[in-house]
Amino acid sequence: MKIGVIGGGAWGTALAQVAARGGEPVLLWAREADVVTSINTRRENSVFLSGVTLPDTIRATGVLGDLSGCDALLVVAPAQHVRSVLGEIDSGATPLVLCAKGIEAGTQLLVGQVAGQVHPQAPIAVLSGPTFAHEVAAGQPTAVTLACEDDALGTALAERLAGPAFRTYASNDVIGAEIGGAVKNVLAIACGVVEGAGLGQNARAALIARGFAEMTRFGLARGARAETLAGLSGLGDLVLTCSSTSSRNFSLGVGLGQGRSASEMLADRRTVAEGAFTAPVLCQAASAVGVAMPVVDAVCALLAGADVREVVGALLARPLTREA
Ligand SMILES: NC(=O)C1=CN([C@@H]2O[C@H](COP(=O)(O)OP(=O)(O)OC[C@H]3O[C@@H](n4cnc5c(N)ncnc54)[C@H](OP(=O)(O)O)[C@@H]3O)[C@@H](O)[C@H]2O)C=CC1
Ligand SMILES: O=C(CO)COP(=O)(O)O
Repeated sequence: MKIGVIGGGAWGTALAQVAARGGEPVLLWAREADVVTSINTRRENSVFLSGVTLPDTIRATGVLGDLSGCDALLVVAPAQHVRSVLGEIDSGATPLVLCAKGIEAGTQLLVGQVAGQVHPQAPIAVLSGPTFAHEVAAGQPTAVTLACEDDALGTALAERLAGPAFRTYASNDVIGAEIGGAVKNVLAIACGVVEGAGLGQNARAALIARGFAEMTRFGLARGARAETLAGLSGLGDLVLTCSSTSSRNFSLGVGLGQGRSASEMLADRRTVAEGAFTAPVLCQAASAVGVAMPVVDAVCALLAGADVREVVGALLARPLTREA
């Protein structure tokens, strides 16, 4: 199975390396010429994953049409760009494996649903889980959910991508696998705020637990299965991203907690902090299905410039309720 990768960021590059481990050729599309040149001439993505030597079997291209001979495409462009990038490729019925984590602004669709709209004939799969790109690239043990409604295709993809240190667990809950990854990015911002504002480890643990309750309520309302949300792509990724400054979302939250503005921090970055884009659309999507997500609402307020102490005070002052 020849794998193509759409997206030359840290995760697209690390996944290309995963797919190339058995010695098979992998073609990676990157939007920017400096990424293509860096991979093809220096065997390194010095822009987004510096210090990792890539095998000769990975070739980069700036032409999306070059991916048309691939048997499956890993879609690793940031969530808000998935529609436009997929709209430029004529991949017919080639399976699409969505690896971005987010909800599209405007439509409130998960990226797998966006891909299904753009390429209705393509089988859709989702790869998600606790996966910092630099650890995967270093060959450190990692486990992911590979979800696909077609069990045979899901198993084939899971087997194709699995490696000695990259364990894939098959599932057919595509929506559940996507919701965990999208929601945890927003909750990681909240945990970063706790760190940046020095609010303590009790508060962070409480946010992880209450955030997971929000993820579960929202996920169930959107058709996810509870066991998927409690698995690698949900709780697993929530715990990872809420506890490490390696997370771009967590570090954005740290800055917010220290009183910096979101727009100032996002303007300084070439890398993506998906939670900043998912948060406002998640607030709307939650309200559309009648689900309360107070932690997510608080993150939206903070991203819009609200004062940290006031937002935390308001969260704590809500009427006492039963734990559910
Ligand atoms: N990094 C990680 O550890 C993980 C990331 N993910 C997810 O993978 C997705 C990609 O993240 P990641 O690889 O880290 O990204 P990076 O932050 O490393 O890089 C940014 C990426 O965004 C691309 N990009 C920026 N603007 C556009 C645009 N207008 N159209 C298309 N592409 C654009 C860049 O393309 P170009 O190369 O051309 O500059 C580059 O590939 C995100 O949804 C993220 O949540 C999931 C798991 C782990
Ligand atoms: O999704 C990730 C780990 O699973 C990466 O998290 P960040 O995007 O917050 O760095």
